[in-house]
Amino acid sequence: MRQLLKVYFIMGSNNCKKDPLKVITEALDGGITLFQFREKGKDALTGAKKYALAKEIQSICKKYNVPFIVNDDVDLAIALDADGVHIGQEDESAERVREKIGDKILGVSVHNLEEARKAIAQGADYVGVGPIFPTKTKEDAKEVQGTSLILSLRKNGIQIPMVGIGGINTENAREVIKAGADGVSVITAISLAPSPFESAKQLVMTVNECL
Ligand SMILES: Nc1nc(C(F)(F)F)ncc1COP(=O)(O)OP(=O)(O)O
Ligand SMILES: [Mg+2]
Repeated sequence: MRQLLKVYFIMGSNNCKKDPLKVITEALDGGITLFQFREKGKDALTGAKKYALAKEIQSICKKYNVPFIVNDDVDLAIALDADGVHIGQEDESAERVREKIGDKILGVSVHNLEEARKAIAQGADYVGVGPIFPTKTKEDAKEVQGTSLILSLRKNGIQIPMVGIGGINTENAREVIKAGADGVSVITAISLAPSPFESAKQLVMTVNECL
């Protein structure tokens, strides 16, 4: 799991200006290690269109042997036989989701030590910690906390695979890893980059230099 979290690209059709299939193919060519389908927010697709896009992206990820994770939508993940699900504190409980998905990958967003301990107790395979830096992508993001939470979770003996999220790019990725995260997750650093391929490649090199 730690290896998979190194460069975790998250995207939905409304996070990119170019064709989403082109963006994900470039990101995969650049070496991303994990992908999350997060079709959410303004202009996000729904229903059959959302399912069709997810299925297309899933088949591209399969070609690169990169696991395909679905954000929030557990039923979609099961319908697609996705590799896993990511849920937040406002979504279905990790316990319930674990029952539904069996041994697929289960990721949980956490914002403090108590949420981290609960996620572990309920069978999470990894936790997402953030927002580390300011982000415009998630309108309802919680307050920015820098790398302090990663540091304090590790100091409190939280060993579970951990990925930082929120405003991360090639410039600030190093400090996220140095704080103790196993990887970085990004949306616009790749999805809105002039070259998603180059951005992904740079991020992979940067993270690998620190690990
Ligand atoms: N989607 C996410 N992925 C990660 C990951 F660990 F995968 F990097 N961490 C955190 C989030 C945020 O999850 P959540 O709090 O439910 O909000 P939203 O559903 O709007 O994304
Ligand atoms: Mg969510």
